[in-house]
Amino acid sequence: MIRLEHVTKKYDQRGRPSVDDLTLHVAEGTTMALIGPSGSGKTTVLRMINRLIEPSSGVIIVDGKEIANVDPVILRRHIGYVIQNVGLFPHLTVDENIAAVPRLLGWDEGKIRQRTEELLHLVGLDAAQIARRYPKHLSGGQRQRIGVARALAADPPILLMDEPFGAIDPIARGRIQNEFKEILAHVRKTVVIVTHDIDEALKLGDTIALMRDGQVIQHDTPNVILQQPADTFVTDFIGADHALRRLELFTVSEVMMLGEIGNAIATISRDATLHQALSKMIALKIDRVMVTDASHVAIGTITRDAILAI
Ligand SMILES: Nc1ncnc2c1ncn2[C@@H]1O[C@H](COP(=O)(O)OP(=O)(O)OP(=O)(O)O)[C@@H](O)[C@H]1O
Repeated sequence: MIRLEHVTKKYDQRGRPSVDDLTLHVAEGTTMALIGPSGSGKTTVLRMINRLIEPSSGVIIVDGKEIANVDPVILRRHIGYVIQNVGLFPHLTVDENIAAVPRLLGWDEGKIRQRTEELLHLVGLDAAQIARRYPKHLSGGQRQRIGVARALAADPPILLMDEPFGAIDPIARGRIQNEFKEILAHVRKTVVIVTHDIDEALKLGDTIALMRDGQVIQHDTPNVILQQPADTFVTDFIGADHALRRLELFTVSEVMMLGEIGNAIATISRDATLHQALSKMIALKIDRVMVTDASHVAIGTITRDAILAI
């Protein structure tokens, strides 16, 4: 759990605060995406949580403890940190990079080796192929995965990520976002992820906090942000197609009528999004499709009206 209470950060005593009386709560085991224009204070918020930056005033509580009273080195051992371009140690191999924090913590070598292999597998890399390479011999996407593996190495309860996938090309980024979501489903962490990308925020965030001028304008679930944007700033930020984006948050199985197998002329998987279902209906000029399960067996129907009613 992370809680900020009336936190202000002024880099310059005479200037405007970069973070302005901010109160924010990230519930245990959830992911909050922090999004907003350049200079709105996102990175400052993130770095105050692991004490790379000290607030000018206010209180930050991590796992029930006020962090001003926790030794920063001890605090950071409980907080994984992933940044853009990763910051891997160039003179260490992949496995040595991942092992850095466990070694600091005095783990024995057998346990470290086992953990390194497990993490490489978790982030979708082949240990036999990659463990002994140096960072400069990896692709950008591979480096980013190693960055995530390294942050998870000592199993910290909290993960802070500053535009972790920003430097990766859009196709690889989509894939790595999906994989990261999958990883989070297995390892329960409290995560704050800073991003410029609304699609990334919608995909990864259990909640999204939109920042402007050092303040949070709205902090809600993706569904509420898309359905009830707090003001025109939020509306502009989420884009004109926000009604359609909302349909990406739900799957067919959540809206379909189970057991009702009519004579629809097309089928769709129950795991497809409502956006995909509606696209199919529009393309085929029909108002219902048959829903199938993983074995392609028809299990029900979904109608255009049910989608539009959501
Ligand atoms: N070390 C510093 N000294 C002085 N001002 C700073 C410092 N770091 C950040 N700022 C200022 O604080 C404000 C917020 O910066 P911050 O990096 O937190 O924003 P951001 O939302 O993360 O931006 P971006 O999306 O561009 O990374 C900006 O006006 C920035 O110029």
